[in-house]
Amino acid sequence: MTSTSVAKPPRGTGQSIAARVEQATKTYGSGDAAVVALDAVTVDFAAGAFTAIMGPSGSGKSTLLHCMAGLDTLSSGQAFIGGTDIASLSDKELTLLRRDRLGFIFQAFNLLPVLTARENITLPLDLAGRKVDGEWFEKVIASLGLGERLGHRPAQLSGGQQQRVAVARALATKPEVVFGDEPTGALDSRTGAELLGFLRSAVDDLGQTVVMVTHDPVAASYADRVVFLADGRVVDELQAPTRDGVLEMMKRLGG
Ligand SMILES: Nc1ncnc2c1ncn2[C@@H]1O[C@H](COP(=O)(O)OP(=O)(O)OP(=O)(O)O)[C@@H](O)[C@H]1O
Repeated sequence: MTSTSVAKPPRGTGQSIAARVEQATKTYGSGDAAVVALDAVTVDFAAGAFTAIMGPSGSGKSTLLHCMAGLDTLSSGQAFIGGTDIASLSDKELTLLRRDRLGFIFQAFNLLPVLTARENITLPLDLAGRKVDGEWFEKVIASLGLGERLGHRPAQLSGGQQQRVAVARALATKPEVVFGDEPTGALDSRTGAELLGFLRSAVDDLGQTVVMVTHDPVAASYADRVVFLADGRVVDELQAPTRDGVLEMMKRLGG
């Protein structure tokens, strides 16, 4: 075998696959009213990388995320988390997969008002009857700058701090994949930038895997890779995206 010199691969290449869909199709409704939200999509998401999913409104971004995260089911095709085909799981197993192996950050943070920040963060572990990994917890808290706030309830925290608690909760179980659906959608630009910085350092410093749907080219530029959808298909992708590169692509796609 001869060795050839190759350019340094982009982050995530050559690493294991954290999530993957194969020929994923999702149809809503039937007959004349049927909408094909995903049309035979095959795409994978590398472990230890930050990937953004973009595309015009209605292109299937949320559907892809939800089907991959076991929050919705495909009409045909397969969705894998690591080596697990999620269609092979019972409802109970799917609930456990979501709780134990995935993290979620959505627009609404869904913190429980009666619990302190610390209790909100460890809730997924407590529900699973799992011990908190002290070292990991400290790392997450330190990287999010939440040390001083752990005893506060959500109402005693600013919007940005609540968002950070939601990120810490998503990371608490050291999930295989953190899924975000427009996680910065409800934030002002400074708080949004902060959140994206935290997701970036969750990948760089903590080795986490993030897959995020966003409309925002600036948000996408924090990712290692952007996957573009249009009409339920993957139509392009960018490695090491810049805001301008993403804008250019969005223009071409009519989004
Ligand atoms: N529950 C549903 N019932 C019927 N049609 C749906 C449903 N959810 C989504 N759709 C349709 O599927 C298509 C893809 O929707 P999806 O929400 O995945 O797009 P999106 O790219 O996330 O859009 P946006 O950027 O506007 O959030 C759209 O045409 C949408 O109207």
